[in-house]
Amino acid sequence: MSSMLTRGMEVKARAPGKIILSGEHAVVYGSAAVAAAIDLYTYVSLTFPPPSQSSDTLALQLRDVGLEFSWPTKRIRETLPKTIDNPSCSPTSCSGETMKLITTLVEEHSIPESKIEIAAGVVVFLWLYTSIQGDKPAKVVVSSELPLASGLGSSAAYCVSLSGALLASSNAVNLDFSSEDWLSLSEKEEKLANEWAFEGEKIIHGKPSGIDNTVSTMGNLIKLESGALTSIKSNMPLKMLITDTKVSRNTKALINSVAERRDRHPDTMTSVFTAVDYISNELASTIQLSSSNDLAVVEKEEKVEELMEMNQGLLQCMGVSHPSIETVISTTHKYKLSSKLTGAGGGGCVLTLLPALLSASVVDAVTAELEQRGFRCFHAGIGGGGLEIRFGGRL
Ligand SMILES: Nc1ncnc2c1ncn2[C@@H]1O[C@H](COP(=O)(O)OP(=O)(O)O)[C@@H](O)[C@H]1O
Ligand SMILES: C[C@@](O)(CCOP(=O)(O)O)CC(=O)O
Ligand SMILES: [Mg+2]
Repeated sequence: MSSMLTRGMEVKARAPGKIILSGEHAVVYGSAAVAAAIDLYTYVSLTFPPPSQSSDTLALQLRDVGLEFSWPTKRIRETLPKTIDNPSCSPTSCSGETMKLITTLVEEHSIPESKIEIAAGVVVFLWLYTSIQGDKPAKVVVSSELPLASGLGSSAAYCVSLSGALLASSNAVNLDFSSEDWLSLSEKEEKLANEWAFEGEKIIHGKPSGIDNTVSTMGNLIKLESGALTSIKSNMPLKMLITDTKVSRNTKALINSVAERRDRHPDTMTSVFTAVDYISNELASTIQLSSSNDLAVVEKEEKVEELMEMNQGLLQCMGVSHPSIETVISTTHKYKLSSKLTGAGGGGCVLTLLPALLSASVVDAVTAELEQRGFRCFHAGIGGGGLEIRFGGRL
């Protein structure tokens, strides 16, 4: 394997979004949650200028929101001398003091009020970039197939793909630069990218559980409980209809609202989180492929449906449902289908299990009714790959 990335060569990273089948919010307090990667990705392209092009800027283009940023490397050096003097591949948390300094760099650009939540993503970029690459001039372009701020883990896919591209262009990752395929990282390299991404998620979410960045890095189907990870092998079809209510929400605000409710009712909320823990564990063992799990697919689906409904009831109890989510649930219920919110709730996306034997005409009818109500429905492949890297041609 070659070990030097040539200047002017493009490094691409892609990381998937996710659905949470059970356990969102409760997982922040140590309950189990089950999540799967979906085949919708965020892409990051990173290029260091070739020696023939003298450049002294770090440029970031966020295509999904139509925003571009650039900073003279001199400005970065004078603002963040401590960070850029010690670029390192070992994950560290952004201190309050550094966060303030980075915020001054972000505030040098005007972000329209309607897109102000993107500022957290720009802070993440500057933190990850300067920590791993120092003040090298470069151009970074981000684009995503995921709806942003909708519960499908766009923040994690953003943090994971950025970490992946930054590490792949450092000495921390050993990949074959001459290959034109999408390449997976070793277990150790994945762990490093996941840990950096978690530091990014902390900036966006405040108090993330780590499930989103972990499933985005590793792909497949996982259970996370008190930080402990179990990989789930399933042979169930697990087809989901994803309905985007198009009601935008902010994960950090929803995590804070659950924390406040927990402060007001500590014992009651602890019981709710414990109930979610049982639901996630039961769901994990229902879908898990094992010799002791010999239920027919139809029986497994009925169990999953009931567990999804119970989880939704408890999410409502945590205060993170929304009238738009309730409308999707009652609409799908008319077709005898079970649904639950996915991600932080408060709007965003809803999952509806589509049993293997469900006729296409029912899927078409429920989709048409949801879309007629103004929602957007789509399907996504579940349980696919995680973070991958690809090297592009020279400029
Ligand atoms: N493709 C992207 N471009 C820019 N910022 C992004 C992108 N994807 C995610 N983000 C950042 O993540 C935030 C959304 O995260 P969050 O509220 O956790 O929603 P979710 O993770 O469910 O999509 C955005 O406001 C932005 O700061
Ligand atoms: C609410 C939570 O469980 C999931 C948040 O997912 P999303 O950002 O809404 O896609 C938070 C977390 O686990 O970190
Ligand atoms: Mg998020």
